Amino acid sequence: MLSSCSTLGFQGVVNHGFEEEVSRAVRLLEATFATSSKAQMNSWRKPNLGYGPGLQQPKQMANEHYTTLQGNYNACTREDFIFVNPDAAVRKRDGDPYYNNSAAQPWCGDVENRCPDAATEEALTAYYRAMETLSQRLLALTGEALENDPSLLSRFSVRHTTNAVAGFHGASSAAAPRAREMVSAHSDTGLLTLLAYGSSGMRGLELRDPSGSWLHVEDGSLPEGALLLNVGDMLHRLTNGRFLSTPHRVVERGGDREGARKARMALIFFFAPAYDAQLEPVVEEGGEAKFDPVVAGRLTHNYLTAPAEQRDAFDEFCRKEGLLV
Ligand SMILES: O=C(O)CCC(=O)C(=O)O
Ligand SMILES: [Fe+2]
Repeated sequence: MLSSCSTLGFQGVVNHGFEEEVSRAVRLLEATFATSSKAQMNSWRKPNLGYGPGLQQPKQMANEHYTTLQGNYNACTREDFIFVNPDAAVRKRDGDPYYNNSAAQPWCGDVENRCPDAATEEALTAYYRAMETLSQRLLALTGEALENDPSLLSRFSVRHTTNAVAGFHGASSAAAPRAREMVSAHSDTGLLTLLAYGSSGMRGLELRDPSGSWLHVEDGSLPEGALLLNVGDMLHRLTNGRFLSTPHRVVERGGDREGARKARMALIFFFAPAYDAQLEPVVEEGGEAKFDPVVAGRLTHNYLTAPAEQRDAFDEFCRKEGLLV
């Protein structure tokens, strides 16, 4: 883990024990995208305000130039289905102040999941819990790798604000004449990201290695059932730059021989801490901090795409609480 996260920032996760939960969620979502009308998809859509942009239509991202450490998402031509922590809605209804804080709109404004049917909701809940457990284990491994202390980073999984996103690029019968960017170069904003792919695999994903060249990921790069892990900006900061938050993008490089492009789906777990968690780098012995402390919420997708008044309210909350921004 130490070597792959500090040289490329991407690695496969094999034998994680959640193969069933992952493949069930992937199969159901892939079928949903393939068989549902746009009107149906929109009925399960989360509003633009609240939990992320929801189903993105081409050009919808035009005003969303939001920056990550390594790029931005100014192009993202996929449809998304977003699923949030199933506990959040329950806790919010029960009056938990963390979820009812008016400064927490970008994360907790809309925490009710909307699913196509009960089977999908059940599968996504199982998938979410599985990835939550796996992320916590990976965080413990990171603590062990850094300071021989599995609990070093465990506080960052408390009341986390993880979005699980199914990103779907529809099939096309026309051959793409030249390379077409489907998700522009960016790094992920959270701690770590776990990706599972649908039946078309991970082809199209490209990673920029530290020498600056783009590596094209081919199908078959990972064993059956493996997940792809990539380090996000927050873990990059927390490890004082030791773990790399590597720029990556999705590019279509022409269809197959007949010119058709198959649909492509990635099911992505963007593991991110509580909005009010303070991130401070763990500095190696004899080293110097390369990053200032910052409140986690400021770096998340939810904050970066929220309306200005919501961002102001959160910044004001941070000032009052003495959180660093
Ligand atoms: O679809 C993929 O392979 C990667 C998508 C991605 O990088 C992202 O959504 O952050
Ligand atoms: Fe990404």
